[in-house]
Amino acid sequence: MEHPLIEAALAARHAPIPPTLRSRFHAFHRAHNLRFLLVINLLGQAAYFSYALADLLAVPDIAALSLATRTAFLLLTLPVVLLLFRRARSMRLLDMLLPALITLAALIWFELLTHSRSPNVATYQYASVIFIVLANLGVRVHYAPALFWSLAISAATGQGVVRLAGGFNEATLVFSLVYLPVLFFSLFISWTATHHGRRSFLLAQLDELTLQELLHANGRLRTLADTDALTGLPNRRQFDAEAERAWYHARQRGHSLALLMIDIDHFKPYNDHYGHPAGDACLRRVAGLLASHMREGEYLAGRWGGEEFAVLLTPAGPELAATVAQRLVDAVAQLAIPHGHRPDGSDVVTFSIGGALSSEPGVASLAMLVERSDARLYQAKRSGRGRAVMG
Ligand SMILES: Nc1nc2c(ncn2[C@@H]2O[C@H](COP(=O)(O)OP(=O)(O)OP(=O)(O)O)[C@@H](O)[C@H]2O)c(=O)[nH]1
Repeated sequence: MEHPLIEAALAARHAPIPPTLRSRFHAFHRAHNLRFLLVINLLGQAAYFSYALADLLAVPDIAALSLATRTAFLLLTLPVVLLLFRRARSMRLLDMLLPALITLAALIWFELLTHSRSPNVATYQYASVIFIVLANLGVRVHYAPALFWSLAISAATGQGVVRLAGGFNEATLVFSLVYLPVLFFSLFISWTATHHGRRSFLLAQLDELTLQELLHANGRLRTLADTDALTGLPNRRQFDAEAERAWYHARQRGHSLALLMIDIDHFKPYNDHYGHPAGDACLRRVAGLLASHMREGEYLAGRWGGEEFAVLLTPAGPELAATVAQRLVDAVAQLAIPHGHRPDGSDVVTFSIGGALSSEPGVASLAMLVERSDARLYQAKRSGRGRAVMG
């Protein structure tokens, strides 16, 4: 659902952030830009303070006043900056902190210059273009407030220049011709940065969604690959993998596991008389019965193939294996699925079980455990069906 929304935003010229993604957008920028904003604020503070030295050389008559003013500015605003970066949640506020402080700094600096009688003032005032550049360099999140503060800085600069020039004259015109390209250049920088910020957020969201979809599809594929479509039980592939794992753990921990091979009795005549769909339904009921007797992490039932199932019990000794096997044999009979075409006189579906334990002598591998269980299943069939033979 978010996919088309994000793609549409990316295709739009200004890459607008959809309202539903705004809080995520701010969290994203907090994660990516908070440090940058803090550093550029501190650099701005350091630069503003260090210009006391330039004042000393260019406008020495107000050097002491400049140093005192800049020190006061630093002492008053630096704690506020640090506090806001520690406490404030709003990225809009932190994004605009530097431009706002620069507006104040510009007002103060021009006020200082008006107190100087130095002949350098006329040229030195050009250094004020640093204000508009620095203010826009730091913007990362919102362009509209950046534009607002740029106009505020330009107004502070403009009134200062006009005051120093004693009104609108050639000097102010020359300053404007120098200042305006710098202003447009600076606005272009902040526009590009905020646009890039929105695009990188939207692209990151798209990547995240695509990854989620892939993981989901992967999960579904794995489930499909591991599950028997008819019964919903783990299929042979999955059961084999689980059995391998259980065998390995049993060996490592020194405990025994049991394997029960289960085969529905006289299923061919059932299929022949009731039809294949009824045979499928019967397989599903038997599978459901097995699943209902399993215990998470201890017993695992799987479809071995055809009308054969397998159950793994881990850990399991001979008593537990025999008890579970008998319980299953009784339970399937109690389901009382009619089977009126058995050649042996019984009239419900039953199954036979052959079981073996990994701790039995001569069982040195999983394949041997399967072989032994299979042999006992054959015995169960030969000795009358509907029973469990456990050795
Ligand atoms: N409906 C259905 N039948 C299946 C499926 N898989 C295997 N079968 C049937 O299961 C029957 C297995 O029959 P046999 O192996 O001859 O054995 P049986 O009749 O069960 O006899 P015993 O095992 O000796 O008791 C065959 O008729 C298969 O077609 C399945 O997925 N659906």
